[in-house]
Amino acid sequence: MRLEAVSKRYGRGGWVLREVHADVPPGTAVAFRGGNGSGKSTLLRILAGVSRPTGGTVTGRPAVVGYVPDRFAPEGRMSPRAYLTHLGRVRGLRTAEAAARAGALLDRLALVGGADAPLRTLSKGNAQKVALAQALLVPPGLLVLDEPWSGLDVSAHGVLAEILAEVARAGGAVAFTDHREAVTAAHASRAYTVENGRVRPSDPPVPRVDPPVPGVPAAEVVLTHPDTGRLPEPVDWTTLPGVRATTPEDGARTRLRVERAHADALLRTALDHGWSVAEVTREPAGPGRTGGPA
Ligand SMILES: Nc1ncnc2c1ncn2[C@@H]1O[C@H](COP(=O)(O)OP(=O)(O)OP(=O)(O)O)[C@@H](O)[C@H]1O
Repeated sequence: MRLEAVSKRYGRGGWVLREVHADVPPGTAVAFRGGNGSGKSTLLRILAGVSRPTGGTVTGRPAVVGYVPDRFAPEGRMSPRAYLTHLGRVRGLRTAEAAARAGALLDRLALVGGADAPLRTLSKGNAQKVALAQALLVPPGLLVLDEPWSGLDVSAHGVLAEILAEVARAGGAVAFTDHREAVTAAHASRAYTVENGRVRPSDPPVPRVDPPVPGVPAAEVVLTHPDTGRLPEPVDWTTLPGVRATTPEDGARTRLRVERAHADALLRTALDHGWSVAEVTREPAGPGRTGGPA
């Protein structure tokens, strides 16, 4: 999917998006990051086809689009299960198929205690799970998610990451917003920065390398996604104590250099967030691998 010179203003207001060029190719997860009010939600609504651009062209939108809006506050007495079954029928599924799909998605997202309660009584996190489920009732060729992690509990974070990867693996395009660098780096293979209505490609994640500290022993740690196929949660390694260098090798593998005194804590954090430890190598105290003599 491609946006060319897309601009948007609401009524006679100022321009919210100006001359936006962006590609969201099949099989790819693309992140749009930017501050509050920068125009991210407007851009996603145009991608999803729920809002029309004032100028420019949008081409290549797949037939089936799943859209998770930034706010989803369902009303009414219908239960999530009945609501999703109904939406599944609207999208062309037979009743039994729609009910099975709705149940499977609600189980996977662990809508604890909420599947048969009235929609209007749902907590923010459970409403977000229903928003996700409705976008996935029919496998989408394009999945558009506006701040999808907001309100979700930690176990749902992992499930959401799995879902993004599955849609992309099946050849679907994924576009999402988030303002956290660690999240976009972990889940997107392409990223754009949205600022004052302008959109530019973001640089790939930059490896952080601090100079070695003479006399402080370090360890090199390689973390990977586990063999179970379950995706780990994103962690901003640079904020952990003692981490001196991070080098994302690809989406599934990260190399870190950490002071040895902080290595156990780093490994614990990695394991707690679902990462697998592939290698730990002790480095000699002193200059480390990249430096000269202290
Ligand atoms: N329906 C609308 N009518 C008028 N102005 C709007 C409308 N929707 C958004 N805007 C304006 O467009 C600008 C960009 O809003 P948008 O919601 O796209 O930003 P955002 O980057 O998603 O922000 P946030 O991170 O806070 O959700 C804001 O100034 C907002 O007030």
